[in-house]
Amino acid sequence: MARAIILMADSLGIGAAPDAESFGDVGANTLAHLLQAYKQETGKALPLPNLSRLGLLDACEAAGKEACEASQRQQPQAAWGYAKELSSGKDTPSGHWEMAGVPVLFEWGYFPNTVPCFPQAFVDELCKCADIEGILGNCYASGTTILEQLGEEHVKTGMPICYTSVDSVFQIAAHEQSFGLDKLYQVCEIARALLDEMNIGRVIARPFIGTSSADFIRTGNRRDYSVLPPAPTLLDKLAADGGEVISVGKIADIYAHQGITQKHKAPGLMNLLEKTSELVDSAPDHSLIFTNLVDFDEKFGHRRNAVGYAQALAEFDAFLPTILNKLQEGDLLMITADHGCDPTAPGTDHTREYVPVLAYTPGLKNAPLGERQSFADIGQTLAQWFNLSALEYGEGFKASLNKA
Ligand SMILES: O=P(O)(O)O[C@H]1O[C@H](CO)[C@@H](O)[C@H]1O
Ligand SMILES: [Mn+2]
Ligand SMILES: [Mn+2]
Repeated sequence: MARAIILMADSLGIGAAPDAESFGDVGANTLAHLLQAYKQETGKALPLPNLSRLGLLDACEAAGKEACEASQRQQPQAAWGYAKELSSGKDTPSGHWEMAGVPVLFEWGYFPNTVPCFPQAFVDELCKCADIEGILGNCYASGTTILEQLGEEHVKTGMPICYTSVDSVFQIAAHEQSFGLDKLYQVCEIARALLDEMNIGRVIARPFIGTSSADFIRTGNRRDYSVLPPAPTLLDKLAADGGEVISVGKIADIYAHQGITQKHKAPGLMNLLEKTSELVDSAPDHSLIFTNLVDFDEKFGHRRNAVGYAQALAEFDAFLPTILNKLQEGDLLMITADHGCDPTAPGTDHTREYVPVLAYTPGLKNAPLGERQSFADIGQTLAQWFNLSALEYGEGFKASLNKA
């Protein structure tokens, strides 16, 4: 019996990567800084008994060289380490694909940080094909700020709000009722096809509801349109080997639906965790349950809400025993992240950081994994766990998972 569960804590970086300077991210440390902010705001240390037992705090202190103060801290009883990223970007697909053995070694297409930022010929073609009169935005923006600024004009004119960031993304925000969700998805599909030649990693639908700029709010109907990973990933290999690859949350979208055999969506952190836990009950032998916990990134990291991030992390921690107590011989739980998004850093973008590599199988004792040279070590270890042929990238650490 071999099963694995990946809990991908989206944006939970644990210290500036060696190449952080070239990303403008010197000193970034998502986890250490949210712990500090929480302590400062509440006067108390954040309780993280379960994540500390899985080695998260030790990994962060080793990677980020900053003390991590949390209450109810435990000694690690798991394999724990930290990994740097080989991929050229600090975006979500790069992090996810690399972890599955396919680092992004080419440069994505990016839009210039100018106003307007999108090429006029592309905008003209998009408007013609999608039958819209024009677009609003056409700039770098935070997705919530731009709703406050342009949401009402969008509802009045019917022109979608298009914006980007330092990531290779083309994001389209539109009102679910006045513009219509189906129409938004259609416009995204048209944009996706037009942006392939510019090598833009993702088009993202950002539907929202509400009556005025005072109460516009994004809904859970976000959809990501990714380009295909450049090579088969661990997911493709496991699916081809007859395994079950179970996507929870936006995993399927991030891998462009490649190598996925089951898809489950659920709104919000706790529902995603509940769904994951349910699947642990029913997933057969030779299956991977892969869950993306997007709230950390979308609701707290990009919003620069350090205390909210900390509270969500404590909720995650408190839920973990529900999953841990179900694990049986042959089950491997991994916790990691795809990039950082330090809520105390300037701007609203991701930060280039080490990510945690935590692994637990019943009976495992303290097993330090040290610094890993690529996120692909995770995929390689899973390839070993599932007895698949080796991936092209990554150094597996299955040997460290033997019970001490
Ligand atoms: O500000 P919002 O719309 O959340 O956008 C963020 O979400 C995108 C995808 O993760 C990032 O590139 C960043 O721009
Ligand atoms: Mn991400
Ligand atoms: Mn993000």
